Amino acid sequence: MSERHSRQLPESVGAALRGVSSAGAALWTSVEPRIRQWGAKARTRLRHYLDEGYALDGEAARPAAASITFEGATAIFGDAPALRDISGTFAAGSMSAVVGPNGAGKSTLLKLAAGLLQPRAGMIRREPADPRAIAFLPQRSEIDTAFPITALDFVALGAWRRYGSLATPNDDTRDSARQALAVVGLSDAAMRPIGELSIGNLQRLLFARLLLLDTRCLLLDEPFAAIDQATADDLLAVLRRWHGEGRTIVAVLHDLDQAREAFPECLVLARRVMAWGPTRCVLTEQTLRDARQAMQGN
Ligand SMILES: Nc1ncnc2c1ncn2[C@@H]1O[C@H](COP(=O)(O)OP(=O)(O)OP(=O)(O)O)[C@@H](O)[C@H]1O
Repeated sequence: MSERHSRQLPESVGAALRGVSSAGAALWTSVEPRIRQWGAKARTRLRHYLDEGYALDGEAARPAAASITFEGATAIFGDAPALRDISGTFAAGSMSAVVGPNGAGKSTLLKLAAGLLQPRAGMIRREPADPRAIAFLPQRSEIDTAFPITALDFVALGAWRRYGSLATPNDDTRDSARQALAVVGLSDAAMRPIGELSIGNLQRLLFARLLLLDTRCLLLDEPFAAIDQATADDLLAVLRRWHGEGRTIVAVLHDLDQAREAFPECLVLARRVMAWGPTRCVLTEQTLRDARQAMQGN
């Protein structure tokens, strides 16, 4: 939780409760110290994580960074090509934004990169080839929040590769899941069903699960869509930390200012590559105009 958020949230909740009735005001007086304490605790944990990281399983030696190379990759749904002849590399340790108009093929590209979709033509090379080096965060709309599972178990499931798909998470995994929830400011939601979480908290939860996966490459589909600014700031700080650790980050973004500010590399898509390289060079008005025109021509 960011400093701004933990300051503003109690104030707005307090104002709302005080405005309802004298009972609301009394309720606020009794809970305010705890809410402020939670906010301060979450803020401290996030700061600690951003400064120091935290050890999972005794901080095993880190494997080499991961790269993903597209070589003339094409994706087709039915008869309609979603992506044509994509070539280029997300270099090991790079932090890239993927941008483009609606329907430009951004999610499809991420699924190809993750190996969730096979190209109809061309190929995709992952280095290392081990699929466990890559974590994929889908769009929230693809997550079944009606599934009856607590936030803690949802995060612990992120580590299934370590304990096996047929086993249940052990105490160590659950402890790691608790730490990950604390890092993203969700300790107090651990036992709540995921369907009860707000959009911002659901996104924090997904990041907590990524913390447990602990992979060298993270592919994120619109990680900041429709969440409040404070949550976006916190989660972007976590991404920057991962980048600083040498992990490869690829995120589909709609906020171009955010891409310019925080992502050194950028791929502009319009069912094909319009530009791919340093963000300051490729994310220009001209490229974006070309991308919109290319989509109209499709
Ligand atoms: N499973 C699917 N079946 C059929 N068509 C699909 C499927 N997934 C994507 N498409 C089509 O492929 C094209 C690219 O879709 P994609 O979701 O990759 O674009 P996008 O750039 O991520 O879009 P948005 O910004 O709107 O999320 C679209 O025309 C879409 O309708």
